[in-house]
Amino acid sequence: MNAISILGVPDKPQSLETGCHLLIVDDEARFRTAYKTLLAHEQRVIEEAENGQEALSKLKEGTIDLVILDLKLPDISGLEIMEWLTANKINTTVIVFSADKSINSAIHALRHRAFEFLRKDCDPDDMLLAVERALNHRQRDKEHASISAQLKHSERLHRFLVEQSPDIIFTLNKEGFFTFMNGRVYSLLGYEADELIGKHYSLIVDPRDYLHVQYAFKERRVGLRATSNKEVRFRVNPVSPKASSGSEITVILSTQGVYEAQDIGQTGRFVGTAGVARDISERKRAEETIAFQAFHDLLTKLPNRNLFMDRLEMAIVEASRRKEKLAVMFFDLDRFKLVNDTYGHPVGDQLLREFAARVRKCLRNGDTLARQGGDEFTVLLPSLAHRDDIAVIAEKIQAELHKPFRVSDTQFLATTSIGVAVYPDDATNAAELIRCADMAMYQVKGQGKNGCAAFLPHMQTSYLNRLSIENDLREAVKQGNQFELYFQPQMEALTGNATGLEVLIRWHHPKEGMISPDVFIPIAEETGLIVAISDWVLWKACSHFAALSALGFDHLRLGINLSPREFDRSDFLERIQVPLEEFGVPPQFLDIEITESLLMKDVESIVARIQRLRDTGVHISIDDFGTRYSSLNYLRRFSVNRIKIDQSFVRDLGLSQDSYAIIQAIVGIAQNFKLNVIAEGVETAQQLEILHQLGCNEMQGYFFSRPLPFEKTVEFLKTTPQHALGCP
Ligand SMILES: Nc1nc2c(ncn2[C@@H]2O[C@@H]3COP(=O)(O)O[C@H]4[C@@H](O)[C@H](n5cnc6c(=O)[nH]c(N)nc65)O[C@@H]4COP(=O)(O)O[C@H]3[C@H]2O)c(=O)[nH]1
Repeated sequence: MNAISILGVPDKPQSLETGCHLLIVDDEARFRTAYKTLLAHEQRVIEEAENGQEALSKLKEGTIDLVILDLKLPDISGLEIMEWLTANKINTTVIVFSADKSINSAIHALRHRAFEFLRKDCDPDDMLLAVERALNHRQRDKEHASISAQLKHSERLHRFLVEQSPDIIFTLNKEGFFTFMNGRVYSLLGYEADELIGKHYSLIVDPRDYLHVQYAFKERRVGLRATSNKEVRFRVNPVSPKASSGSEITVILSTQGVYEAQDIGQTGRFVGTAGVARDISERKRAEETIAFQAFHDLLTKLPNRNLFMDRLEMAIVEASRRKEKLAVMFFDLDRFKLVNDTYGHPVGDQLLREFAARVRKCLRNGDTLARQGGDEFTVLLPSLAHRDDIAVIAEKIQAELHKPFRVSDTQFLATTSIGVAVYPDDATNAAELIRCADMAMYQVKGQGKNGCAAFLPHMQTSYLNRLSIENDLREAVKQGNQFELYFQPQMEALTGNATGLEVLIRWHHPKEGMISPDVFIPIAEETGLIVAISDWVLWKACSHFAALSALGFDHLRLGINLSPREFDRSDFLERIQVPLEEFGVPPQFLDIEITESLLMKDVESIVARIQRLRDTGVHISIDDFGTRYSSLNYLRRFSVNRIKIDQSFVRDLGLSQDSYAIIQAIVGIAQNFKLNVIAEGVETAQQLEILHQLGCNEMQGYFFSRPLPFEKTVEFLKTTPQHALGCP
């Protein structure tokens, strides 16, 4: 055989030829013609060149697939042409045919990357076969190059997709060490991808899930049986900034085995595991919140009504089995609505949170504290040795609440009304038990709040009454004739003269008789009926003032209670001024009594409204002074005229040193701020005496007179020395 094959391809190659461009380079025309004829084929274009220069100019175009090149040319040698092709990166296959028979020239040609070397006197079939091999080889090369390009493109695409993926994508070797990790791992776990290569997967798996997921990370199965959608917690790199937003993420993990590529139909050697982990932390948190929300109160994080009910039902079953007692306590924060209305909901919310935390502190682990809604809480004491234990717990809670709460730089003294019901004494099912505790709690509220009461059967009736009061109050406001004003004289202790009258509303309920304002005013405030009631009080009081003036009592101030809610109304000033003008009441004879809580609100609009009210000449007193708040800053901010010492301090005078000291301090504050001071709830001569000694001369209380209806008030006034002496 004369042909020397470089690739050792079979002698008789199968033709893959599609449209080829050939060039025959020889200085002898007879050879060119002979080979052109020999190689002629419908798929081929065959050109000729008789010297090196002509050949180069044709090759320059880069369209020649195969050149049949004589080494010996008149101008430049065939070897130089091959060097030129290499230098110019022209991809043309060269078959050298030469008259030189030496092995050296063949070696030279092959070193210059000739595809084959043929002698000029070779068998024409050898030439045919060599050309066919060269063209086939070239065709395969082209296909290979195209496949390589496609592979490169596809790899680039996959790399892009893997890097851009929102999921962590990784591969592990069969020992469980990372061999690949995409860049997403940085934003999710705070590790650089390279940092993890060569590390064991356990580095990123939360130890709590380690046993649970080790099969997934050594997964050998592929296809449908492989691990999919397994929920796993991954650990965040503890030293990365990412760790500040959480120490773990939850992912859904899918893995499958990776095997060495083998012929189709055969499985190769297991080389490791590939996996995808999708971050579902956000979804998980949302799910947990929804699940938590169903059974907890989001503000205090305490169990809610549903969970409490569930636990109570279980506790009842358990108590009945063991023949034990259990207790339910129902809590309501006294005057909480006032805090919300006065300071706004964020402060109210914070107070509820702190209240819940304090009560929780007083309970044992097995007890359940739940929020029923608003300012209502319940406690389940699941196993009760003695009924007396409840009182101990209630006292502990109340003692804890005695310490002031500090919310947004404001101190609050919170008191609570507690009702208690015991299984099986008061009720045998959960709903009934809660209702009994609720009724007992209302009983405490009705009796002046801040206390604890155990359920008693008669409470059933008063509870039902309370519910109907709201409806009856609406009716009373509509009709207007069930209310009456009473007046309690305010006296100058030294002279016994009346200086003013506190106006106190009474409600004559058609069936229940007289209902105390302590009972219906809070309901009126809750329902908004207070606005209509206050209007009625203002008009009626002004008309009584006119009547009193006509009788010669034209020097008496009228003290009127206004609920804090009314200060929020935009027509607040007109509502006060109109009745004053209508009945010719000089504004300085109207004394609006407001609670400290309103002044503490310190909202610009309230400040402005109170100031405008003062500008009209109306007087302002602070009612129940000293009972709730310790800050006195507001006294500087508001130009009030008087402070009223709360009756709780007066009541304790002579009994407690504390009250004495408090009243002494209040009188001192009043003098400091140049304010008038009046003590309410004076019932005894001893109290009068001490108050007098402390520098408080204006007083009000049963010692002088109870609140009286209008006619009786006139009679009383007529007995005062001032009037008796004939000086109104
Ligand atoms: N134990 C004792 N009590 C005394 C003595 N002197 C007076 N009191 C009572 O103490 C309460 C004083 O009124 P308050 O602190 O403003 O407390 C008032 C006030 O906050 C509210 N209120 C009464 N009338 C109105 C009104 O027209 N509008 C508003 N918004 N609230 C009113 O209802 C509360 C209760 O009013 P009342 O039942 O009339 O109760 C009155 C009065 O009867 C005493 O020496 N000893």
